[in-house]
Amino acid sequence: MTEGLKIENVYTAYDKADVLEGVSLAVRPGKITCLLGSNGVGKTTLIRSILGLTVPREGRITFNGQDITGLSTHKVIANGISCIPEGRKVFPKLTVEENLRLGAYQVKSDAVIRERIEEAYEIFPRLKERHVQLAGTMSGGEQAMLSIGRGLMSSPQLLLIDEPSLGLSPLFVKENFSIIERINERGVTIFLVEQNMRQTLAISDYGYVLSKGGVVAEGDAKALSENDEVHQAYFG
Ligand SMILES: Nc1ncnc2c1ncn2[C@@H]1O[C@H](COP(=O)(O)OP(=O)(O)OP(=O)(O)O)[C@@H](O)[C@H]1O
Repeated sequence: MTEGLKIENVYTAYDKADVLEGVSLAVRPGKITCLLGSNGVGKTTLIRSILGLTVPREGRITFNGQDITGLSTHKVIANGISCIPEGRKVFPKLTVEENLRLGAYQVKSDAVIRERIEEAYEIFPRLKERHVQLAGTMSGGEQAMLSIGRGLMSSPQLLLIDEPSLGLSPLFVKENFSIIERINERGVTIFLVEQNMRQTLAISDYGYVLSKGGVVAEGDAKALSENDEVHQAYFG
């Protein structure tokens, strides 16, 4: 199978120490795939490797059959991959709409940008209500919505989402996860990186567990969520 995202035996290091030590996994088109792991095991490093921000020293990353290992970030994005970074990271001094526009920086046509802004407003009516507000003055939950909206502005096939539950109240986590499901239902493939095992598996199709640089367990989300051994060993 060449469709979707494939990570094959990836080693990524900062300075000399390997953080990822031979990671392999697959993100199937149209599905929600999650990567679970506790603090510091290398989840963000894998996202950085996919985006070409930290180039793997060994291994291969392909997207729809094309080798994207080490491509520059803007080329990875031009291939249909987008990312919602950890901590949401909106531009606080820009308005909601200006933040959204930045997500479409590779799109030349203003009509297309307008259309995508309207789509984002359809998913997040709250952003429409607040389109002229400075992003930095919005609540954490609203900034999370904006960050997802901005990630959709490039009309990605595959959305990488780094710890969307981090620092959000349980209510917003629930809302955020149901938004992720809705985005997936609109045809966007999702790769969700999280520490929150139960809630993440509840919306995922397939999951991987990362520990100390390597994948230590994988399976259908339902089977993984019922696997007490995995839960105890890596999240207990
Ligand atoms: N830019 C960097 N330079 C050097 N070391 C880094 C860098 N980024 C991360 N690391 C180290 O790599 C290891 C893995 O970090 P990473 O952020 O990938 O983990 P994570 O699983 O995403 O953790 P968290 O849940 O805390 O975000 C950590 O030991 C971290 O200190």
